[in-house]
This record gives sequence, structure tokens and C-alpha cells, in this order.
Amino acid sequence: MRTIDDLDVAGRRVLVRADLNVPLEDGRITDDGRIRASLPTIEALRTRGARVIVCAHLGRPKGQVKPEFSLAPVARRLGELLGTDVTFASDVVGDSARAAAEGLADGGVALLENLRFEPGETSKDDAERGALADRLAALAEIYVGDGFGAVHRKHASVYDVPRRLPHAAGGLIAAEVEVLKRLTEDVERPYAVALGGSKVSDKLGVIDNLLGKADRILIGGGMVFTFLKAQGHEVGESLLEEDQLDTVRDYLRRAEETGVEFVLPVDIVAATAFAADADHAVVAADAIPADRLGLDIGPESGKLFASRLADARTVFWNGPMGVFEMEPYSHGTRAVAQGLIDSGAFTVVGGGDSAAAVRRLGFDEAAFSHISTGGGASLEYLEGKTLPGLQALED
Ligand SMILES: Nc1ncnc2c1ncn2[C@@H]1O[C@H](COP(=O)(O)OP(=O)(O)O)[C@@H](O)[C@H]1O
Ligand SMILES: O=C(OP(=O)(O)O)[C@H](O)COP(=O)(O)O
Repeated sequence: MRTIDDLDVAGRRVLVRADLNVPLEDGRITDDGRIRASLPTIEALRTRGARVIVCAHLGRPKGQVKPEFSLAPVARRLGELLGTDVTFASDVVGDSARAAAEGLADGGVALLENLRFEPGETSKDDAERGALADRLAALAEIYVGDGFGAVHRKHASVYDVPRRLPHAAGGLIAAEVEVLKRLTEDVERPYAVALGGSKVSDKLGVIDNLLGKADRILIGGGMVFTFLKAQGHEVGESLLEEDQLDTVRDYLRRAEETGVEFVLPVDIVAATAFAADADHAVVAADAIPADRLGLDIGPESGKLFASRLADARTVFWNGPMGVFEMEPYSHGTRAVAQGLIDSGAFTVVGGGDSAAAVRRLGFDEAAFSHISTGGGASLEYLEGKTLPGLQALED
């Protein structure tokens, strides 16, 4: 893969695809880790006199303009962190984007509005994605891929634009790949993988491959309930992927055959509503009341998970164990984070929210071997899959 050092960027317009998908609460950024992680590449390009046009997505607005998914707050924060004005374009490839790109001076920075306001960005149709990619490519002369968290997406800005412009990988992608490679080569065992979070349908699939690689798979977060249901337990109003039940039963059976250990929670914090002030109680994992939803693993599960991490030599963790953003449901995530640290293993935490959780709960980032900006991306990398965003940079 070419890196930005191989490019002559002075005075040229460079389109940087970053992952600036940060958590927001009431329009306020609650964790700017992904913006900070994008700075070195943007700064390196500016220093060399490039005119930097940053593009990124926020959340999943599904091809519609939804003001709550605007990147405007991110543009402000990016400007503060860079210590310079960032021109914010109010569209992706329209008049505002073109004017922002054309108005840049050498070393200047612009940010385009949320790429996912354009249906072409996430379209499965090559022509529809291609049409958006043509318009994005027309804004710049060079493309730099640096949004590691999105490299597993075959999206216009990730996959199609680099095929239209001279391109290179930014420093973040290069650094992430370097560390994750270690987990695909000779891992020190026991190798434990902890999975949680809310993107259940996206991430259940990776277990198929992990069954051949990991020694232990710990399941928490929104993942839990499809497992509990597959074992025949009721899960009340909890997050559930009904159409994945057979797949999960197959995983449980294969794990037994191959000696891979699934570690499932034994207790759950079950609440009457998805709210911090909702009535909540610890219940046995096989006795979730019909009118409640599970929002965290319980205290016994926290201890169990920590004990199954204690002698691991390698740990990969993606996905918070509960709704850590609300204090009553943050304890499971805290227990697992502490378990990783106490293990003394080679520990990698991946994912926008997992990384945010580690920081929000007050852990020292340096206590982990690596904190990756990508959850789904690092999981798919570990599976050995060809990631569209990396493939496009290699071609
Ligand atoms: N039991 C649960 N029910 C619903 N949401 C959950 C549950 N446990 C965790 N979550 C949510 O999962 C989200 C993070 O999921 P995900 O995006 O998959 O992780 P990451 O960004 O680290 O890859 C968090 O916002 C958290 O509140
Ligand atoms: O937050 C992200 O991924 P992650 O939650 O797996 O870390 C990336 O920005 C990708 O977002 P997407 O999963 O909506 O494509």
C-alpha cells in the first residue's frame, strides 16, 4: 500500500476519507477519540501544503438529510483541535462542497457534510455508488483513505473513489493494520475474544470464523439475548435477532464439538425501559421478566468474565457489555475493561463505542496494548476477509 509519503501533495486538493463517527448526546460530542485519531494525517498533509477536503459519515441516516446526523459539530471540534478554521460544506457534492473545495488555500481544511445523506454512498448498486464517487472524485486530485473504522464497508467514498484518483493510505490505516496483523499471525494462547455492543446482526457472523481461531468467546451486550433465546430462555423486551437463532444454535453446537468455550452471562441487569432512571434489577440470565429488557450483564457475570480473561495471553474485545452511557448499566463494561488490564495479556480494544467507553469510565488508554478506532472493521480484518477499503488502496 502506498502511504502519503509517496505522494506529491503541495498545492493539490486531497480528499481524505476519515472515520469521524463520534458519539453525540443532544448535539454535543461525548467522545472525540476518532477526531483526534484523524489529526496526524490531516496535519501531515497540511504541513506539506495540501488543500485538504475531509469526508466522513455519522451514524446511519439511510440516504436522507437528517439534521441530527449533521457533521457540523464535528467540523467545529476538528477546527479547535487543528487550531485552524475548518470550512464546513452544507452538502456532500453540491454547490457548497464545490465552493469549499475551490476556495481552499494551501494548507486549508474543509469538511463535507455527512456522506450518508447521499443514497449513493451506501448503495448496493454499483452504478448508483459510482455516480456519487464520480462527483466526490471531481472535488479533488488525490485520495487518501484513512477511515479505518469504515474500511469493511463497500461504500462509494471507501471503495469507489480511490479507483478514480491517485490514492494512498493515511497514517491511521497503516498503524491499525500493523497492530492487527499481530492477531492474525501466531497469537499467544489462551486467546479470548469478548463481543458485545448493539450491532448484533453485523457482528454475529464473525463468530463463524472465530470458532476456528479463539479459545474462548465471551458474549455480552446486545449479543447476549439471541444466545439466551437460542438456549431456550425468554428474553423479555431485550434486543433480539430472531432470524439468527438457528445460526447461534449452530455456533453453540460447533463450539462444543471443537472445544471452544462460550462464556455467557449468568445474570442480567433488566430494566423496565431504555432509560437511566427506569426501574431495574439483577435477575438470573434464564429468568428475564417478559416486560423487561436486559441492559447490562450482572455482577456475577462481570466476575465470571474477568475470571475467564485472567489467564488469557491475548484478548480482543469489541462492543460494550451494556448500555455504559447510562451509569446503572455501565458495571459490566467496567468489569471487562478491568479484566483485560488485570490479565496482563496482549489486549486490543476495538470499536468507536468500546474505545469511548474505556475513556468515559476513566481507564488509562495506555493500560491496553492497542485501542483500535474500528470495531466491525477490526473484527472482519481478524477474520481474514478482504476489506473493500483496504483492497481499493492496494490496487
Ligand atoms: N444490552 C444492550 N441493549 C442495547 N444496547 C446495548 C446493550 N449493550 C450495549 N449496548 C449498546 O451498544 C452500543 C455500542 O455497540 P457497537 O456500535 O456494536 O460497538 P462499537 O462501536 O464498540 O463497535 C453502545 O451504545 C451501547 O449502549
Ligand atoms: O462506528 C463504526 O463501526 P464500529 O461501531 O464497528 O466501531 C464505523 O464508523 C462504521 O459505521 P457503520 O457500522 O455504521 O458502517
